[in-house]
Amino acid sequence: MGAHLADFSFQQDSLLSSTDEPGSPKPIPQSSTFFFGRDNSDTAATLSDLDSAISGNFSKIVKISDSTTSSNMGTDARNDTLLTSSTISSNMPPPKTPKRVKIPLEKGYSQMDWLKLTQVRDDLAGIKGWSNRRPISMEELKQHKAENDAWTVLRGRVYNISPYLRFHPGGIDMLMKGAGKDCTALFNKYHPWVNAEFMLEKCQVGLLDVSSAK
Ligand code: HEM
Repeated sequence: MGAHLADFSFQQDSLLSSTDEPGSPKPIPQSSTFFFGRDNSDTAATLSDLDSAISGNFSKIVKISDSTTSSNMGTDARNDTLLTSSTISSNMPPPKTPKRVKIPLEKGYSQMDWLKLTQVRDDLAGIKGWSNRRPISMEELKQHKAENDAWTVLRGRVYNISPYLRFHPGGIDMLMKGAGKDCTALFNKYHPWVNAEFMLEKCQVGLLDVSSAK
């Protein structure tokens, strides 16, 4: 059972809207619903249920019945879950997402550990009280490509990904491909269903200055 915990993606379904300025990136979804991996992606837990999940008590994890929520997941993720050897026929087209390679994470670096860390550490972004909506140019972004100081852009937001590197289920090297760059295309190629806006919320250092990205 514990193995599934290292295996989950985050997905949220309601939107923050009024505080966002025009032209700013997509609002951060606010509700706290979690989908646990592709093995059991029909299960979800609220934030308050996570402690139970962490301590091995899964009885509180609820089954999602809202079809609109489920349809927010990438189709391929759903297919990954639903296809079994008995349902796969040789006439079916090959999956659209790349082959999934998961790197074994070190002890203490599961996605649940990451979630706990984001709840106890205030400044994972390392912005020391600066606004996390500061405009950041491509030039500035490019300066941050070292493992101990890695920034990336995802959907218009700039994140310090250094604290997350060892927690990334795809491995440090894969995540570092996005360092100093906009990783939105790569991110969408591998796992469009992952709710990075939620996972990396505490790592946001600013917003990409789009005029500098041209
Ligand atoms: C920038 C923020 C990113 C976050 C928060 C993130 C998060 C995640 C999560 C939660 C998973 C597990 C997915 C699952 O089990 O369904 C995962 C897997 C993976 N990620 Fe990322 N990722 C990020 C960026 C990237 C980038 C830029 C790449 C590629 C260059 C990448 C490549 C992968 C791969 C290959 C896997 C494992 C295979 C898979 O689950 O499909 N990720 N990532």
